Amino acid sequence: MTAPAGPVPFGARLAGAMDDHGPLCVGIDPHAALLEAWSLPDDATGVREFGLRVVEVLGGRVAALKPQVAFFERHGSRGLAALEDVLAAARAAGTLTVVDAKRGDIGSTMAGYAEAFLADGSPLAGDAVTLTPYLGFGSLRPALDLASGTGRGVFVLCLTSNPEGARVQHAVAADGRSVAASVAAEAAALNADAEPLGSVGLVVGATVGDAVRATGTDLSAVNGPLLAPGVGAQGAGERELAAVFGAARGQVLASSSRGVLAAGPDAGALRGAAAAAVAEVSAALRPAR
Ligand SMILES: O=c1ccn([C@@H]2O[C@H](COP(=O)(O)O)[C@@H](O)[C@H]2O)c(=O)[nH]1
Repeated sequence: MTAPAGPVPFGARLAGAMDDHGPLCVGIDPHAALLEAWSLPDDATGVREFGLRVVEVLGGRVAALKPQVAFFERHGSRGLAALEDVLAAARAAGTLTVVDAKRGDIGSTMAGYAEAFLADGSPLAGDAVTLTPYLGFGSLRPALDLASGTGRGVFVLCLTSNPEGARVQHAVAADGRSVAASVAAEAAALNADAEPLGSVGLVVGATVGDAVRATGTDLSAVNGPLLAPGVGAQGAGERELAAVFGAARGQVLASSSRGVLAAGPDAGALRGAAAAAVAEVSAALRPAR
């Protein structure tokens, strides 16, 4: 008798979603200014309505949605309840979610974060979560294990889109490797035999210019998805994506939040902005995987 098949891994599900919809993730970032522009109150009811509208308009049309936890957390327990509703709506729409929580802690506490964002049945679980490796990549083990067991994924910060990140991420350790290159090598080892794409992804900003080469970071070897924020409001576009990712461009899931959300609340305009962003990032990224 053959063993029952486990869950379909996140990497495979994401590869399918990018094939179907293009390599774009739209961020759900209910900034106070966007809430005002959408005529919504800056409270938990406002962020809930904002998130649900984005899911209603873009669900089933883009590869993934990425709620930014900070904008829900700032409204306390009601804000987190709003995030739960947004995640449930995306799940019902069949659209993958990346919960942008950027968690990282000592292993025993990391197990708690893993349960919150990656366990079956947790109301805050998405299909993947963003993690920070600066307490040591090994401290992420509880999240890596739970993600693997539940068919979910992680995106580990590698080269972030903000200029301040370089001071830490470009630093060279005693083994002669940059911090970013070490993080990428750890992800590559975990994704080694995955087909078509592993489930341990990295965050590499589309704004990082020459940093991939300068830090000796081998993105092509990662064999996992590369979440690329910085498209749109932070200034990156087609040219920057092609330049930053080169031969690894087929693994990239470009991410834009304000660049798309600013077109709302009109559903047609929001849909149009997302379609334009998909066209732009596809031109830069789709040639090969
Ligand atoms: O390096 C990083 C990691 C994460 N982010 C997040 O992405 C969005 C970007 O929003 P835009 O409005 O498209 O600028 C936001 O949630 C950040 O926390 C990032 O920008 N850079």
